[in-house]
Amino acid sequence: KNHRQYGDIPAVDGRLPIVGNIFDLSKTHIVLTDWYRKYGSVFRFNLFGEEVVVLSSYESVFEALVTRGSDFAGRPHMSRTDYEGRNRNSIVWQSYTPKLQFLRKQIHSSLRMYGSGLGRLQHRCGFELEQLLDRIESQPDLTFDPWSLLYDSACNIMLDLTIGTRFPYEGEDLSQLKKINGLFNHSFGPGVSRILDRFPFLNCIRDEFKSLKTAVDMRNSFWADHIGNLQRPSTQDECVIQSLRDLAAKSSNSHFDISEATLKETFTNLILAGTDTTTTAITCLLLVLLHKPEIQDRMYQELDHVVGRSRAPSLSDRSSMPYTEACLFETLRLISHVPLAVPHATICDTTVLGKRIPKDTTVYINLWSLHHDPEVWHDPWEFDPGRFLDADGHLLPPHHECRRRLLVFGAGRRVCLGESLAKNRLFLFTTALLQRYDFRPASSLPDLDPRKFSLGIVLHPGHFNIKAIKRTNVDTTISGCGS
Ligand code: HEM
Repeated sequence: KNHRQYGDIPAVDGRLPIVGNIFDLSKTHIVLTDWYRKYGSVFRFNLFGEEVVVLSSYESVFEALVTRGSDFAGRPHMSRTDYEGRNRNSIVWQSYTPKLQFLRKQIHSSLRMYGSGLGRLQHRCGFELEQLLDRIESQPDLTFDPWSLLYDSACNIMLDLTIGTRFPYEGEDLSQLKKINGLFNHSFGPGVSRILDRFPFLNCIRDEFKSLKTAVDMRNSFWADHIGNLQRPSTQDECVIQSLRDLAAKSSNSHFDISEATLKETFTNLILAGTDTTTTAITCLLLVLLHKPEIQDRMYQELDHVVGRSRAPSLSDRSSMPYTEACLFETLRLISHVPLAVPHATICDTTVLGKRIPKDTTVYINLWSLHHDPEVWHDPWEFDPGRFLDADGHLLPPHHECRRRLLVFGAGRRVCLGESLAKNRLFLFTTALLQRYDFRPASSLPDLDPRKFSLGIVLHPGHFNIKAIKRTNVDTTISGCGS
């Protein structure tokens, strides 16, 4: 049957009954990239009896996500996302339904990452960065685990945007959210946990399912304790959950069924997708700077020249700081820390590069192979911001081949909802930290090679400690950024 339906698409050899192709699922992105070299840009493998199609070249990914956008905009059916109706309520796991399109549009407009909304973001980041810098000052010997501190700051910004509140660093609330994040990441990576979707009867013995259940229970308690009845005064800035509540109350929207479960799932998606990804990207940039102090020096030079020491960096500096922007792009390319995006599914019979793909097929978008293809990226495992700069040191324009091929946020109908937010926050956090500190390793460092990072939904380099040394002559009255 598979051969009849998928006959156009090369199949990976060596499949066994029931389990399909056996490989190291904790390295799915690396194995799929090896297969790309052998089987080409569109191939299929069998995972516990299900045919999964993998798209690995820019041409195939662009055609699927952009040219045939809606055909590939679904999400596969997974028993893990059925749990507690998440597939009907979540942004990330819902298929391409009218409700999903409505939610995406509303969230996009509440986040307001344009015009005056950017001023609002800058103000929020400014406040949180002031707190972060104070917190760094209070660490013994200015030594700290960057991921952990950055996580709290990035999470507070997401909480503010989503529910209009933040939590103190000292309390239990932020560590609760960190735990929930870890549990979801463990249960939703593209690796071994996929077995649960095919063989749900294993749920009672697999610890990934236990993690999922605990994560959902903890999230529900967190919601009940902090958010369920949270009422915001109308004078404060708009936040996503409140504006969805307002829309849900309108009878014209009743058919979208924006229930409490939808609000809970939306909250979870935004907090988790919006915190871990950004925190890990900044942590990895710091890791780059520790491994390559010469890059840190060049970033200082640009920062000192454009911003100086007497005012905080602001979003309007972005266009005058091409080297910093190039370093951010290059970090995102090198680490490609959402290596297989989120699994897509076809919502109708369709084709890619002339090969037929039936409706309801799970499709993996291999962003990892896209960003490390040696034919496109010379020396792909080297950190080289120069890839994104022209001979005069200007940032390459967005339509340049290199920029177009950088798809770390995906593309098309399911493109990341936080792309603009993430890029702005990366800039503000990085420049605020570098304006104040010189960073040195304070423990043995993880390898900079992202092939050694561990895979969940997001790749992680592993924890390390960093020592911040105050840059001389920095005016210590500078607060946060742009506030
Ligand atoms: C460096 C930071 C980030 C990276 C690399 C990243 C990357 C991605 C990728 C690759 C996807 C999957 C796209 C696909 O399915 O094809 C995604 C989806 C998503 N991201 Fe991000 N993301 C980042 C930050 C954020 C932030 C700050 C938010 C907060 C608003 C966010 C919210 C989401 C949501 C809600 C989705 C699901 C969209 C959907 O299914 O329709 N992300 N992201």
